[in-house]
Amino acid sequence: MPELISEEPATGAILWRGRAGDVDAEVATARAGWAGWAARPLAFRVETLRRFANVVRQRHEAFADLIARETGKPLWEARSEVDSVVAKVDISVTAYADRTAQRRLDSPMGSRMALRHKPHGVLAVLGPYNFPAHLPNGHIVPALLAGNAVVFKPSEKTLATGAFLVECFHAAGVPEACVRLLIGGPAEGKALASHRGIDGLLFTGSSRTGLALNRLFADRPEKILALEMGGNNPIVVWDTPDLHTAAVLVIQSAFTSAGQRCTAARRLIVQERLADPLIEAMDAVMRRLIVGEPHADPAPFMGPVIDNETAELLTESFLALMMGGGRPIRHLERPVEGRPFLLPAMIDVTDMAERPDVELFGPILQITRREDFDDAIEEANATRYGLSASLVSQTPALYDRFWANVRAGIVNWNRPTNGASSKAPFGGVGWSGNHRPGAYYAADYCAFPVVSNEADAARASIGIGLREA
Ligand SMILES: NC(=O)C1=CN([C@@H]2O[C@H](COP(=O)(O)OP(=O)(O)OC[C@H]3O[C@@H](n4cnc5c(N)ncnc54)[C@H](O)[C@@H]3O)[C@@H](O)[C@H]2O)C=CC1
Ligand SMILES: O=C(O)CCC(=O)N[C@@H](CCC(=O)O)C(=O)O
Repeated sequence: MPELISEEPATGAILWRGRAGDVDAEVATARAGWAGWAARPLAFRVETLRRFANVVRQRHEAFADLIARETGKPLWEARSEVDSVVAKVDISVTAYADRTAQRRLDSPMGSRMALRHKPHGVLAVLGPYNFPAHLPNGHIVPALLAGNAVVFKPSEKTLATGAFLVECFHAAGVPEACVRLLIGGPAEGKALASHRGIDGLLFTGSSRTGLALNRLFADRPEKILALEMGGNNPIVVWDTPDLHTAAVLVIQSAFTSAGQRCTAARRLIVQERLADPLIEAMDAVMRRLIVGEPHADPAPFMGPVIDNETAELLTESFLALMMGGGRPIRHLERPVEGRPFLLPAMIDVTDMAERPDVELFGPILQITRREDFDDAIEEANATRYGLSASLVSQTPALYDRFWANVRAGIVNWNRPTNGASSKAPFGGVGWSGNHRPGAYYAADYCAFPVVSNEADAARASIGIGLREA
């Protein structure tokens, strides 16, 4: 088995090493553990998951420190990721009751009809590196709550965080057989996704991988597949009187987490008359943003991207935009030799004939100027993706038009594209998802509805169409 190594992006220090796991063995263990967990009353599973939240609370600082070191994100942001892991339990309990509660339905005299939900069985969870605890946890907690067992394969770039998360479930009393950690990379991910012993796959990651998984599941309609994928998200700035606030909203949208959020704004579409002053206001703030190590003092606004390879690919993508006619406003500089820190970059692509519709998962913002609001919406929709979209404007009627016409699963008004709430459904259209939104609606894909038609005694008669006896 090949060795896997997790490095700290900010320093290059080795954080974790281990061997790839055995897919067959993990699936078999989860299958053996599943029925016992599913048979437990819901109250028991709720109680156990509340204990999990308490374990994470107790280990909060160690967990945040690990996430910060393994992803490179600032410590303050890693702390808020751990807060989201804790909050997920109560939100999922509420969501489960709301979305999948047992219900009585109208039924003929003398009988009863009930709607109940059943778990699928063994669910595979594949996680991304940018939120290595919160996002897989957003599948795992609702899956366990509904009575499923889980085999979780974290991203190969954040294995230590994945292992820490699973250990918290076990420490809280979730049976070890019911949450399995599968160490591995894409090959193990593929083997898990193809495994006959799973009943479904809950995926968060890139659209490239998600599309491959969608093809893999094409002849397996009996298995549930939830895909949370990437975005090429627009933020439109129009008729706003406060350019400083607009600039901050755009910067938060584009550069929080070094642009490594699926909901990050990749494209700013700005009213022509506001473009120069807005860019100037952004530039003034961007010059002051601290890019640094996760634990640095003063705290950085953003850390490095995940690794050198990613930093190099982003640099190449920025150069390709320039070669294609983009006009750089702030270059994508690498301030620390040999480490993947990047300074946030902006490029005006208004005059580019062909703009590539790809997700550049890093701190690069592409700017387009538009005279007309309908053109701006058309530009916002000029993408195969459809995760998040924002409008910054003082005019309610413009937001009504934006909301009605923009193609995205999360639509925001005077709010950033990112920072979506776990209390709402979270998902996109097009290449961003397969209409199985997560967060509050994860309850829907973790259990399926079954109707129970019931009568205490068998009673039947044929009223029409019988010959005389
Ligand atoms: N819509 C959403 O909720 C979110 C989406 N993302 C997206 O995730 C991406 C960043 O995460 P990455 O880790 O780079 O994604 P990725 O797609 O490279 O990897 C995600 C997971 O899939 C596994 N994997 C990779 N190739 C596979 C294959 N062929 N078969 C099976 N498994 C495979 C990886 O090992 C990892 O565990 C971005 O595109 C981002 O937009 C990130 C967070 C949230
Ligand atoms: O999944 C949830 O509970 C809510 C969605 C969420 O946390 N979204 C975050 C991070 C997603 C990402 O970009 O990777 C956000 O919208 O910023």
